[in-house]
Order: sequence, then structure tokens, then C-alpha cells
Amino acid sequence: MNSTPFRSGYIAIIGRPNVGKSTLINRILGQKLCITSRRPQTTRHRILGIKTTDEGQFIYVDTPGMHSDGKKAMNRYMNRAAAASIDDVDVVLFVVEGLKWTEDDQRVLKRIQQDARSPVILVLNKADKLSDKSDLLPQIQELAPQYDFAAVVPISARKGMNTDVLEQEIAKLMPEGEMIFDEDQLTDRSSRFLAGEIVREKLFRYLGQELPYSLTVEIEQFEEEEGMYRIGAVVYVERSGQKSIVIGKKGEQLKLIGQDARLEMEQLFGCKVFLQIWVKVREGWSDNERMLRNLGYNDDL
Ligand SMILES: Nc1nc2c(ncn2[C@@H]2O[C@H](COP(=O)(O)OP(=O)(O)OP(=O)(O)O)[C@@H](O)[C@H]2O)c(=O)[nH]1
Repeated sequence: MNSTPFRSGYIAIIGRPNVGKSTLINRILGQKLCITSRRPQTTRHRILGIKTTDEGQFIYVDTPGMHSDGKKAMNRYMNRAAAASIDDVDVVLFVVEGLKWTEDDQRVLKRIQQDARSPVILVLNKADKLSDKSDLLPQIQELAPQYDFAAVVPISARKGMNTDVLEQEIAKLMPEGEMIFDEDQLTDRSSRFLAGEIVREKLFRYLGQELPYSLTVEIEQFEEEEGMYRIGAVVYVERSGQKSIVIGKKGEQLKLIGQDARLEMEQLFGCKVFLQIWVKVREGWSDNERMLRNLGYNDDL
């Protein structure tokens, strides 16, 4: 008989862009749910991943990266979303990169000092890059006095090193409670949302460094029809030059992106998918708060 009580709660993963937050969530959930890329600032939505075990239900909230540039509407939105998620969760994971400390990390730490109401675990990621783990000690000694961390755990999200220890530390801090979501529910995001994420991931993958920063994807059509999904996606860019980059010579690039996205959707949804992607120019959208709201970036996140 299992005598330990069942636990459930929310865990926020915060950290500057590119420290490996999405990779960590994917590693913990053992399934690809949020997009990762070499390019910073790819996570614009709060993605909820849920892991249910015999011990408890762990609901992970992935926050957008914290940004230093508060000028653009998009950055303001992302900062708000990140701040909102650290005072209404049960555990906060503060992810930093082993041996690397930047001004953005400092800014995130300041947010934690000001806003965190729950226990914070300091996670030193990318430990696989170090040949000697004891190299991390000076960084730990530097950071430990700056906040009363509930635990300090070096990991490699990419290699899966020590992530089990991290999960045990999280479990210790979780409050006792009933299941909040159904056992088999991995995410509360709709299929429509996931379809948009897949298109975005393929764009990142194919365009690499050429990807326009301000690009965004909107799913305009999502219909179930005789055992198949009919999905229409629009890729918004800011300039017509960017449109040609996305489309490629004779439309080849967009064709490959579409094929790849369709195959992944068919795997995910378990049915045939008819996918159409359009590229449209919408000038200055990232500077327009109202347009952001139209695209689903809500203030109340
Ligand atoms: N060597 C190494 N690289 C890692 C590790 N974890 C993540 N990375 C790499 O770091 C890069 C950024 O990872 P992401 O998971 O997209 O980072 P993120 O923090 O979610 O980034 P944003 O979405 O921009 O906030 C990718 O190239 C990852 O493969 C790790 O443990 N070791």
C-alpha cells in the first residue's frame, strides 16, 4: 500500500531566453509538446504540460523569456505573463545556464526576489558542457546568499542528467491534493493551438537565422470533416521581403514546411490532415497592443 499522500500543483519554469526551459519541460514530460530552437525568444505562450504519476500530478507552466527591452508591445506582454506566473504557483524553477550569468539572469533573479511567494529551486542547466561538475561550486556559492532557494540542482535537460533528482525535489515541495486534470490529459491546449505550434516549429527549423523575428502564426481554419482535419494557417510577417524569404524560390520552401507540418499533425491527431498555409504582410504588428490581443495574447495571462 502506498502510504505517501497524493500531491498536486503548479510549477512555473522561469529563466532568461535560451537557458533550456522548453527542453526541460519536454524532458520531464517525455514527449515533445513545446517548441525548442537555437533562436532565443521562441516561447510566446504559456504552455501547460501535465505529468501524472502514482505520487502526484505536476502541472508545468512554461513562461515566455524575460526581456530587457520593454519598448515593444510584444515584450511588454511577455514580461507581464512571466511576472504573473511566479506568484500563483506552488513551486518555481529558476533555470540558469551553468557557469553563464548575464544581466538578463540578474533581472529574473530580481523578479523572484520581489514577486515569488512559493519555494524556488535553482536549476543549473547544461551541466553536460562541463567536464568537471565541481566547476559549478563558485557559481552556486555566489547565488546561494542572494535568495533562500529550496534546493539547488545541476542538470542537463538535453541529456536527461539529474532531472529525476529535480523531479524528486519538486515532489517534496508539492502540496497534498487531488488530481486537478484527467489522468491522461497531457496539455490543456487545444488541437488548434498545437497545430499553430507545429507550423511555427517548422518555420524555425527551415528558416533558421533567416527567420523574421516578428513572424507570427494564426490558425484561421480548423475543421473536422469526414474523419480528417482541414487546417488553414496564416503566417504574418512585417515586410514583403520577409514574405519572399518564407515562401522561397518558386514556393519550394513553404511547400517543404507545409509537408513537414502536415505529417507531424497527422501523427499527433491520428487522422489525415489537409493543411494550407498562407503568408501575409501585416506592418508593424508587434508594436500594436490591440492587434496582439486579437491574436490571442491576453493581458490577463
Ligand atoms: N548542451 C546543452 N544544451 C541545451 C541543454 N538544454 C537546452 N539546450 C539547448 O539550448 C537551446 C535553447 O533551448 P530551449 O529549450 O529552446 O530554451 P528556452 O529557455 O525554452 O528558450 P526560450 O523559448 O527562448 O525562452 C537549444 O539549442 C537547446 O538544445 C542542455 O542541457 N545542454
